Amino acid sequence: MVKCTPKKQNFRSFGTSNLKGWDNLPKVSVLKFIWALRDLRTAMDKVSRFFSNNGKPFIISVLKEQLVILNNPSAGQQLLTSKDLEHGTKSPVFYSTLHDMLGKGVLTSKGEYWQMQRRLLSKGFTYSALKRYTKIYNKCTKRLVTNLGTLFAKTFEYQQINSLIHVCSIQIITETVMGLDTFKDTKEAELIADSFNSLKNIALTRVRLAWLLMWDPIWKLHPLSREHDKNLKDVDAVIKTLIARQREFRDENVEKSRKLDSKQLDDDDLRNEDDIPFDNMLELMYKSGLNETQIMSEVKTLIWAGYETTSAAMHYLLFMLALNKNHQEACRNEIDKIFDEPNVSPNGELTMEGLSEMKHLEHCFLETLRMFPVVVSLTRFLESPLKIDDSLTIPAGVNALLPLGSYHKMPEYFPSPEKFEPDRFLAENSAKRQALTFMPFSAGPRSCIGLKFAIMEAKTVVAHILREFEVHTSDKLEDIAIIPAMVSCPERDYYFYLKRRNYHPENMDDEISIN
Ligand code: HEM
Repeated sequence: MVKCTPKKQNFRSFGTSNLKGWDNLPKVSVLKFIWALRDLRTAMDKVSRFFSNNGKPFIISVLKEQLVILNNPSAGQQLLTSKDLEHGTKSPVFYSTLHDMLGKGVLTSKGEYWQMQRRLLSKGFTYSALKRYTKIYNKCTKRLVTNLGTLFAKTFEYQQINSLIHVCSIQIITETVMGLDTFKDTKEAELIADSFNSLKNIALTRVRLAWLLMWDPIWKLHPLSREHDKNLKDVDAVIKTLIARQREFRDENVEKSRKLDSKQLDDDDLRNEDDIPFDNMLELMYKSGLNETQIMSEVKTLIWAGYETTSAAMHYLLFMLALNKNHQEACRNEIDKIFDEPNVSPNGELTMEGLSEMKHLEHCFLETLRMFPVVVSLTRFLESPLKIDDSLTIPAGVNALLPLGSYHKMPEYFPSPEKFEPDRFLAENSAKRQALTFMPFSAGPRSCIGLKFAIMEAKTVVAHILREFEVHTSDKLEDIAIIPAMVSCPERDYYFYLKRRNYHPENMDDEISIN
């Protein structure tokens, strides 16, 4: 586990007299955590309870590494909103797997290189870009709805539908990022979906068998490691083919391509968002002058960061709506009005305007992310000291962990945190809450670049499902533990029954027994 941590003397540091409070922070044995993590079913709850004390940060020492837990949101806020690039470095210990997988992409890189890539990729997430993606969201979702309809036409039993949601999410991300149309490029699309699915399962096995995660030499000898490499190679091969295709297309359209020196990007470029016309993010990267290695890393990063998180969040959201029928009904009423308005949903296609009217569905989504933050914690490696307040400065050379999931469960910010209460996110209620206590997408300069993308995708998918079906589950919240993997997930997929709407609706509850 201990590797690639640069030497401390390389960092800008204060004299020890300025490291206020640091030496007095409580230290907690790592064994306590290893003990809590031995049963992954209960790990999330135990660790979360421990972190939720909202008190002074504390330190966990893991061999030579020091990990400071910023267990109150104000301390976390100091780190995330810092403009110092040396506070934005992702912790090498915790991100090494991602680094191996994605290379030097916007998620794993640091400093000025990260800043440059981030500015460039932001052009793929502007209002006008997102507006174009809505067509893709609708197209892929309609396919999902057809598949769900086929599945439940054949059975009256509860089914796991997560793999279908997963495929829809992969189709959306591969088409928006690479222009991979799953209708036309079926073979490539299937290869990508299968490879990413296997990578997800392998990652989960590594978390379950913690020793595969902690000791690299053992992992390299394990057969799963070879399977992992093979899947990555498959993904790389498809991306390379698409890059080559993009290059051909570009060569044929030279007059349209205006190469932009990414070093000259400035705020004006960001304001003038249509400066580089593009159909998908791969084309944007090409036109911006990224080389093939950079493109590989960024494409893989966007796909990896974009599909599993959103797919997991949609799975949780459907589950919460199935458990909370009053909110499902409220969302459906809202959605029906929007679908019935041809201006905002011409031909049953949800537009940006339509999606922005879905306030209750958005609040349900945010409340779901509060209860089930798919990214449960973040870590940073401090390359310069971080002042938390007048009584505490954290020295350089230390890893800092922000338990986002624990912030979301603090009753002083979220009363009755175990209850599903979407109205917490009504503007008037959010305004009363301390800033940055809710941050499923992180916050500050390194917050999620795909926040709006994810919200729009989830709303499109869930709105189409609610329009067509009533959603039921046979599972109970307390029966299924959440596994704190890189992207958290239930220990097994939830079971759902999707019933076509208007089919004897008055008898619905008699027909389906809901435990
Ligand atoms: C519900 C869905 C999502 C959640 C909860 C989520 C959450 C997060 C979080 C917590 C981070 C910070 C990670 C860190 O500091 O290590 C992050 C970063 C990132 N996310 Fe997301 N994300 C979601 C969807 C997406 C989507 C759809 C995309 C792209 C299409 C995306 C792309 C990224 C990228 C590129 C970063 C790195 C940003 C940087 O370091 O500058 N995410 N996301």
